[in-house]
Amino acid sequence: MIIGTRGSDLALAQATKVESMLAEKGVKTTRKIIKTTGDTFTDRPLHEVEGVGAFVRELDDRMLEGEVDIAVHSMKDLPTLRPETMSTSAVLERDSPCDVLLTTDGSTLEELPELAVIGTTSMRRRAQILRYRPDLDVQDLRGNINTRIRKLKDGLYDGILLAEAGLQRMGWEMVVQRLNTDDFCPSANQGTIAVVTLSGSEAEKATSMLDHEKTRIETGIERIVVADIEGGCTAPVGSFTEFVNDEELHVLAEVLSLDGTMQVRIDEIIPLENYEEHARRLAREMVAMGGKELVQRAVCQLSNKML
Ligand SMILES: NCc1[nH]cc(CCC(=O)O)c1CC(=O)O
Repeated sequence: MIIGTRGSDLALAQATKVESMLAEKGVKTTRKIIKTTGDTFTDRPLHEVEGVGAFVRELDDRMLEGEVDIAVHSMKDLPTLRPETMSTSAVLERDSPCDVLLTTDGSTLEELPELAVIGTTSMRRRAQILRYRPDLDVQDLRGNINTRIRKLKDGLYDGILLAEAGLQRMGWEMVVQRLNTDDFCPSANQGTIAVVTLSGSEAEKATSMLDHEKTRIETGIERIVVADIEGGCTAPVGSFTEFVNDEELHVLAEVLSLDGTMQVRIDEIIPLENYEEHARRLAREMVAMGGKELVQRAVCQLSNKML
């Protein structure tokens, strides 16, 4: 079976992980690297790259054309709406869902001086760090993980924000500050690898052995809760769910204004029983509290270059 993947180091590390998990189950695979729109326009801020799911669409197309059997994605990059003939055949057990702060001199978020320059392209990370430290200077930081770390080392920033899972998958052991999920609610599905196949295919059957049920439930809730307000993984929207015991889940979700001064937030323990119903109710509450308007305003502000 052919595994399709993007060519970035992070994508290759994720594909390698799935390849070795499949090899353990006796499934032989070969690899094919696919260039995507999201990889082509690395000089432009992510929100300017056309449409949501730029990293995913080309791989979907190659699969629909029969060129690849299995695609491996960071699940947080998978758009809410998926082609009907395609299946998320496996959700792997989640790695760290947290964001981390990397600084040039090892300062923590609390120790950074006023007006320290923080790099991130994510509207969510911008809003959350400004909520915590309104005096910081947040600047755009585009590029894959390697580029972003190089720009930090080049002295263009005092600190940058990244997903811890990305660093772990690259095998880099760096001194970082892990940010708590309460103040820095992660993006829906952060830290999770998804395996995609055609529905009803042999590949679907083979890869479904890798599915981790608890992670599938957690990530499913994260998606439902923000489904009605979502604007992609770069919108100022966080959604994080985790089991607190075998029967209950902690659901946290929020939308922020770009400057972090306004927020719509839910924070609730729900039962595993009927979890989808609870998640849909919470999604309606997010909308009723004005979450949609907050996202739309942030997206408008950014595209008008009001920053
Ligand atoms: N949007 C890019 C992206 N997609 C997935 C990851 C990291 C791995 C993950 O969250 O699963 C990253 C990098 C980052 O956010 O720093």
